[in-house]
Amino acid sequence: MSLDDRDAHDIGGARVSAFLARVAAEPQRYALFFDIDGTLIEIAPTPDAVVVPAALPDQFRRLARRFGGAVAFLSGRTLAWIDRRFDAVVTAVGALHGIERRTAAGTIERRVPPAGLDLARRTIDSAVAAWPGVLVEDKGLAVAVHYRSVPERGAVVDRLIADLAAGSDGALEALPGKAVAELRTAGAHKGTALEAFLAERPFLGRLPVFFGDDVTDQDGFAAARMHGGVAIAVGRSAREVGADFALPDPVAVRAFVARAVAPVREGETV
Ligand SMILES: O=P(O)(O)OC[C@H]1O[C@H](O[C@H]2O[C@H](CO)[C@@H](O)[C@H](O)[C@H]2O)[C@H](O)[C@@H](O)[C@@H]1O
Ligand SMILES: [Mg+2]
Repeated sequence: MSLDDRDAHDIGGARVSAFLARVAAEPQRYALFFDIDGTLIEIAPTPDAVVVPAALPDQFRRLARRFGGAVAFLSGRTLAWIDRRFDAVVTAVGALHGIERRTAAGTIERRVPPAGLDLARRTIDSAVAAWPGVLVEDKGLAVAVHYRSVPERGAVVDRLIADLAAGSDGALEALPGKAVAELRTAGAHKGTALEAFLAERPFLGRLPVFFGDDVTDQDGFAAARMHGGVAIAVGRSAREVGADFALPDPVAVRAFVARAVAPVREGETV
């Protein structure tokens, strides 16, 4: 696809529909990458309150089979959480924003937790004890501090996480997301995970298409585009996050998934 074919301002318009119809019709040509929260499933008040629609795991099982295994999740969630909620139907997963990765062959790669992570975790716990409504999600190699129910705490949470990252000699990184600030082991992101998949079968030689909703997906968008692929923003303008196209919401992404598991006839749109 040339840049001229892209319309960075077109949310859910004819061009993205035509492009997705092409993707669905050519499963041997494309590799599909999906963010989870805000992309495949709707944002909920707390991390555990999300609903994975009952049909989705089976659709992903069929999608992965139809695309020859070249389907991956790229998420901030842990591998264990993703397997639990999606019945482990997708083998290729870049979890924790890329610092935990399971290849399509099933090999798991994880960064070593830096020495300072435990102390940072304790600092977070004692600070948050004084901030009712702020929620700590401990993910092992990363700690997410959520302030969705107390947005007025956002600035202090962001500052705490930024300070801990700044004092870690590069071992830890701050990653702001949707009503959350994460402190995570440095060394990888969604872009490096996407590239690692593209260097391996069955992703090798395919054009990547990455669906994501957040600024934390921008590294993945950039990597997909650098490899001749396409980035699709969900629920925000494509221009805002460096994507090519935009879809309005997870419903539209799930509609693509449902359609892509069934062959698309020529001239149809998704
Ligand atoms: O990369 P993703 O798959 O999009 O995961 C990003 C983070 O998603 C979760 O937090 C977000 O979703 C929650 C549930 O809807 C919401 O309550 C929270 O405000 C959002 O930030 C998850 O809890 C994090 O661990 C992920 O990193
Ligand atoms: Mg997301």
